[in-house]
Amino acid sequence: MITFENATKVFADGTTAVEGLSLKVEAGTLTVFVGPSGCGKTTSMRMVNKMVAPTSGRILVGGRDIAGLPAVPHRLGIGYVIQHGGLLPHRTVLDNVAQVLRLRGLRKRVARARAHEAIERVRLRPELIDRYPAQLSGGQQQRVGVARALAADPPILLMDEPFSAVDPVVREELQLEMLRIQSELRKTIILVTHDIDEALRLGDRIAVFAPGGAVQQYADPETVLTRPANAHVHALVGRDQGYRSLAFASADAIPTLPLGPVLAGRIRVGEAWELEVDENGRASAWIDRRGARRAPGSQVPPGGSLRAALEAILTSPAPYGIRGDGSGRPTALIEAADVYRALALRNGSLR
Ligand SMILES: Nc1ncnc2c1ncn2[C@@H]1O[C@H](COP(=O)(O)OP(=O)(O)OP(=O)(O)O)[C@@H](O)[C@H]1O
Repeated sequence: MITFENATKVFADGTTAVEGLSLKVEAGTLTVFVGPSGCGKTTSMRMVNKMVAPTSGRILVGGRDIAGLPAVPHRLGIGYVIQHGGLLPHRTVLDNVAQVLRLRGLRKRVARARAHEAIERVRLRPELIDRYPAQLSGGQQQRVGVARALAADPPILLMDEPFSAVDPVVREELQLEMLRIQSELRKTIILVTHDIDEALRLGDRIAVFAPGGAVQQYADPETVLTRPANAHVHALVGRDQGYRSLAFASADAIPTLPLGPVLAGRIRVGEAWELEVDENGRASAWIDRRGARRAPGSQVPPGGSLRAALEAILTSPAPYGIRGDGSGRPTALIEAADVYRALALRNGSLR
């Protein structure tokens, strides 16, 4: 657990970057610091690995005040990911990841073996390990940055705008990857972003910062979204609030048309459509009555939200959305009309 106790940082030039920060990040959870530029998110995060010392107040890690701990060994238990990955340009991917292990005194061969495992964990293509950072895409560099932070298996991870240098599609991919990794590893994570959607998607809890470095609200995403503490938080989440809140409404009440056992081939759906399933049981295309193949759209995972259901309908070329098993295999279909009915019921416009 990481605890901030009334932590304040005033820089030498008189700038108050952080003002009276008090919050707890429970072990195994992901807390997002979100807010506009310059409101003290990074400074707050850097207090945890002693890159910044608080002017007053305390930071405790696992119940111990870190003020008295030597910085270098303290940092060994903390992974750090920054924008663009922060990779060493003259080292290969493998050596970048192995480097943190070498610093811990592991022999070269052992460090490289462990680095391989970390690279696998972030699903970076193995053929990329001998490349240099400049030969990777932004998204790939970020994956290497995450692999490097995870390589030594530290209990704590600090992530400063880790996904902001990549385009929105890659960004969402990396966010989902992060959720998967976190569900396996259960690290204690602080992630800094200015993107409220990223905060809502990734955070177990969200701390909303305002200029001047004071936290306005610290709560779970649904509370921040549906009960913003004040005008500042409201301004941050206000836009598209109704749509965003659908992420917290269940899609379970939407009637489904079960598909039964799905084998490779085509499944006829209604008069006009066929769903094509590949040899791995995954939906590969919708085929219309003229035989044109179209991308199948997103799927509603088990336990998925009303927002996932709406997205499945909006991205589908057919008037059906696909419920999946979480790995791309369709299990049932939902109809657009039923999704719209569920939305209307939620909005209270149908009784
Ligand atoms: N070393 C420093 N000396 C003086 N002022 C600083 C220093 N580092 C940061 N600041 C100031 O402290 C304030 C908070 O900065 P910080 O980087 O923590 O904000 P942030 O919310 O992370 O913003 P961004 O998203 O732009 O990184 C800003 O006004 C910044 O200019």
